[in-house]
Amino acid sequence: MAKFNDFMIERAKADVKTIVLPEGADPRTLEAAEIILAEKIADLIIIGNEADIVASGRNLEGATIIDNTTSELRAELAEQLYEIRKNKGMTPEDAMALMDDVNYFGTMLLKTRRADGLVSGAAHSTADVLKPALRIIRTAPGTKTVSSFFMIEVPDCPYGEDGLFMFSDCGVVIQPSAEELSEIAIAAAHSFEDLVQKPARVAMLSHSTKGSAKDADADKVIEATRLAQEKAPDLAIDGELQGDAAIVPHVGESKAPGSKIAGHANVLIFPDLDAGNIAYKMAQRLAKADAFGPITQGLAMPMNDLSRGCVAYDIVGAVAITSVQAHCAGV
Ligand SMILES: CC(C)(COP(=O)(O)OP(=O)(O)OC[C@H]1O[C@@H](n2cnc3c(N)ncnc32)[C@H](O)[C@@H]1OP(=O)(O)O)[C@@H](O)C(=O)NCCC(=O)NCCS
Ligand SMILES: CC(=O)OP(=O)(O)O
Repeated sequence: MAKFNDFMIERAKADVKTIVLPEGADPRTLEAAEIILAEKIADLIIIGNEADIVASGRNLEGATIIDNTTSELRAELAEQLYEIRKNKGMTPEDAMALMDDVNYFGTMLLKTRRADGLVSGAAHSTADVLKPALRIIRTAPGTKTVSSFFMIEVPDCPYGEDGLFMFSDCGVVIQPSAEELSEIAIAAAHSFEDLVQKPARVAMLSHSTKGSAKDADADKVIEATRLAQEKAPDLAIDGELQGDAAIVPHVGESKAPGSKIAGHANVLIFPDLDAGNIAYKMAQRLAKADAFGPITQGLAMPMNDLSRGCVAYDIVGAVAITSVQAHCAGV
């Protein structure tokens, strides 16, 4: 298979979507935008001060640049934001003030269908990006829990899908219940199959393999596995498995004999956000893996975060994935 990012770019180009980049003030965003436009990966709406963006020297021909502080859309978007959030106590003045926030302004462009997806977070925290997403875009029909994943591509690695893994949740749900963990596992399996177009093999990770440890944390993963298998019997999900038992064939055979997933997992579900976030950063920094994300799953429209440690290449990847998510969701 082509490198994951190349595959996403190829798929994004086949159905070009319009993506909002709220961080026009961030040099990595503009570097990525130049590549995205040159390679025709997506049409872009970049939010920021036009003079500053032009002064960056980047060739952004074809992009729509909107300054949220002066845009004629402010009143209309603020009015619609007020309508969406008034039952939560938002006033018209609050809504207008939020138009100064590039993430709220960008989210309203998405909500009003001026774009198909949004990528932000190079210069904002996850909460700054996800709060407008959760408050305005809301969950997809039938979804209770919004969560996230990283696509992790480890060089020279025989495990997973030829070195490609999905890690979930690394970005949103801090301490999931067993019920939430089962939803994260099912959502991740569907996300993997949508993006990678190969069957997902999902491991519910723990410090225990098939009863080797007995404590409440292991019990949570055992219960989450049971719930996920019950809710989605068509998916290949097993647990609880330690990291080595999940991905290394001979360790899987020895620790979890008979499991079809042990030793062969390509989707790794972490028991909580500490585990998921730390694991992805270690894979990225120590194993020199490419790490694209955090990509959200469960929102009604694709709106994705970045790590503040990202480089332009990561933003290009996130935009391509966002476009493919929009394509898969029929946005
Ligand atoms: C994502 C996060 C910011 C949401 O925070 P929050 O305080 O629950 O946000 P809000 O209260 O503004 O939530 C907005 C709405 O979304 C809902 N919501 C919150 N999290 C949700 C989730 N995971 N799935 C579905 N809905 C969710 C809330 O119930 C609320 O609903 P309402 O508007 O009907 O009242 C928070 O969970 C968080 O900080 N997560 C960790 C982020 C992080 O630091 N990650 C590490 C780096 S990637
Ligand atoms: C995903 C993530 O950890 O984001 P950040 O590095 O910005 O906190």
